[in-house]
Amino acid sequence: MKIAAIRIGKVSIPLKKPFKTALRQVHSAEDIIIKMIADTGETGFGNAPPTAVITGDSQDSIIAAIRDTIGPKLIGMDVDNLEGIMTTIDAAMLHNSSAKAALDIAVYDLFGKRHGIPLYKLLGGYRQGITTDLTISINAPEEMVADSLAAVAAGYTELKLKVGTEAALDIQRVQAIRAAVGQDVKIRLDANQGWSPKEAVRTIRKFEDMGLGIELIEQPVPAHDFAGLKYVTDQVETDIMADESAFGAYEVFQLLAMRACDLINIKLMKAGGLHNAVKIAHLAETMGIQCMMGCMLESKVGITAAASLAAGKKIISTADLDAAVLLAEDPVIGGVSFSKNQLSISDAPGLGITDVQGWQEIQ
Ligand SMILES: C[C@H](N)C(=O)N[C@H](CCC(=O)O)C(=O)O
Ligand SMILES: [Mg+2]
Repeated sequence: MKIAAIRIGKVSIPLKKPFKTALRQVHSAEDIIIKMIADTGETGFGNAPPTAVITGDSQDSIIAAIRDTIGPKLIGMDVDNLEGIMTTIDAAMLHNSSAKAALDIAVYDLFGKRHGIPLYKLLGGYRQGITTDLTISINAPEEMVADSLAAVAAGYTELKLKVGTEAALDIQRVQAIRAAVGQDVKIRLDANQGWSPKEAVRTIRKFEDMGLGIELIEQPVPAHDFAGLKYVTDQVETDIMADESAFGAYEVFQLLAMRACDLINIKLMKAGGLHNAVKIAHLAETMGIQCMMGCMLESKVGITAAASLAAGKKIISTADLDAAVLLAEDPVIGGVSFSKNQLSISDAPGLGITDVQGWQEIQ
């Protein structure tokens, strides 16, 4: 099976409510979807959401990287030569991790289809069901309380609260939500780089003193500040997770060597796809560091690929794979299915995706 063509398109999907973090606010999910066509007529699906504030990748840069630079190098390559394809993708250009992820996911999808094997089995086959948290956007405390109560009523047992705009208000937010949802709901926080290292230590110690029962805190400080992240990790009891700092395998290697964090958030769009995300999982496993499988605001194409990896690897013990349920519509036919906070992966070959509706092709 050889790669014959790569078609690029986009989908724009409205959100149920605006998605707000310390880094950005958006009203819709914009996703670049590729269809990788094999000479057998089979299609592999991949995606790349433009999350410029985190990955540096815009819609235009993703399209140009796939269409003009990386994609042409893959035409004619044999899908069975996974290693050759992955090294070609990596060597084609620096950075552009989202474009690389889209191509990598589509190649894995084709590989799974060619061999009649679902991706989660190809990637380790450890489990078939995953529990995801639900993300609560950063808003006034009362609105976050209402959103958290609605999430719990809908069956979510793990909430990921966005914080990081103003430490004093963050304390009010978390205190109000803990009081409202009770002690049985897991609460994790994501500051999306919003605090300075000292502000983070002061704030997290307050959470601890108040007995708010925070499971973990994601990316308290700016992504580049590895020393600041280590300072926070060393100064508090609560587990600290690297997200934006843990970009690719090399950055994760550095963080682990420094012992700068307790946990790693793996995202396909940071790692550049499954091939490199597997390396991150193995690095973390070697150092005894548990991982979360995370996502950007993206369609179910990427969520299915990420869920397949999370299902494959024992070391990926938590999941923040809620993007597809934050969308008002699901244009993806097939792939992972959701029931409350449970994701189930099908035994269909590859991603198990057969089409993406509303896909507008880009010439
Ligand atoms: C959607 C997911 N739950 C999430 O919160 N991801 C963010 C970044 C996503 C974005 O801004 O599109 C994160 O973990 O930082
Ligand atoms: Mg995060």
